[in-house]
Amino acid sequence: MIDIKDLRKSFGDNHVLRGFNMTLFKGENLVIMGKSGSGKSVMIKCLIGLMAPDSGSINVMGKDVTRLDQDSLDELRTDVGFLFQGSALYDSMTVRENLEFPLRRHKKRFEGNLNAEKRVMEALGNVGLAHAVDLMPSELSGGMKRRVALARTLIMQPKIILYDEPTSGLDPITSKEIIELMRNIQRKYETSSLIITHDVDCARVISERMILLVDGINYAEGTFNELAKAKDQQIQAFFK
Ligand SMILES: Nc1ncnc2c1ncn2[C@@H]1O[C@H](COP(=O)(O)OP(=O)(O)OP(=O)(O)O)[C@@H](O)[C@H]1O
Repeated sequence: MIDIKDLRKSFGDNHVLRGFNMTLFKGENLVIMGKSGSGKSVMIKCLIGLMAPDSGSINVMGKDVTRLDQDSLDELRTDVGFLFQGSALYDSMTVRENLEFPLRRHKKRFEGNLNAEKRVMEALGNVGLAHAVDLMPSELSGGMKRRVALARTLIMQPKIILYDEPTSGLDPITSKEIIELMRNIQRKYETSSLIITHDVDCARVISERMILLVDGINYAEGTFNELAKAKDQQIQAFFK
């Protein structure tokens, strides 16, 4: 689904990505862990064409992101859903309106079969929040907001979902619920997921494979158990 080769990006003397490689296979949950400032956001921005890398190739579902024009990039982005750290709901819109917004914006994708109400209710049902359809974001808890944001991502039926710190700021029980939802969604829709997280519990539960980003490269790769057992100190630091 995604293939990144020898990705390099510097800002002056700050060499953030120094030859990063990554492959995301169809239907898998790949977790990327890296310290704060290690370049995770820069990598994601390059991946979705918001930032141009200095060199390297980024292939998303057969298309070279670094060579696409704006229209082709927009089209590709409808296949890629994001769940950002803050839930980023529109505060002045109800839950229903928040979900309808991306649908109407990309209605071409549904080829005359928009059926907004049905899609909104199905997406909310998937996250267990059908009853909250007429609430305002201010009336939702942090965990509920995160779930609505997930529903808003799902409603576009993306083939890939990028999660940026999906459990940050949530208590352990709510985090578990969100992780469980991510797993269910992955099973039901067979989406491929790239998950950026500092949360070791999240990584343990959700990852089929992990990449540790250190000094701008994929320093180590493997399953959670393989990496957690490694003797290398830089790897150990992630699991303390
Ligand atoms: N537009 C920019 N101009 C200059 N430097 C930048 C820019 N964007 C990022 N950087 C630098 O790139 C490095 C990596 O930043 P990035 O935001 O990717 O880190 P991160 O791994 O996502 O961190 P965190 O986990 O804290 O979100 C930092 O040193 C940052 O200062």
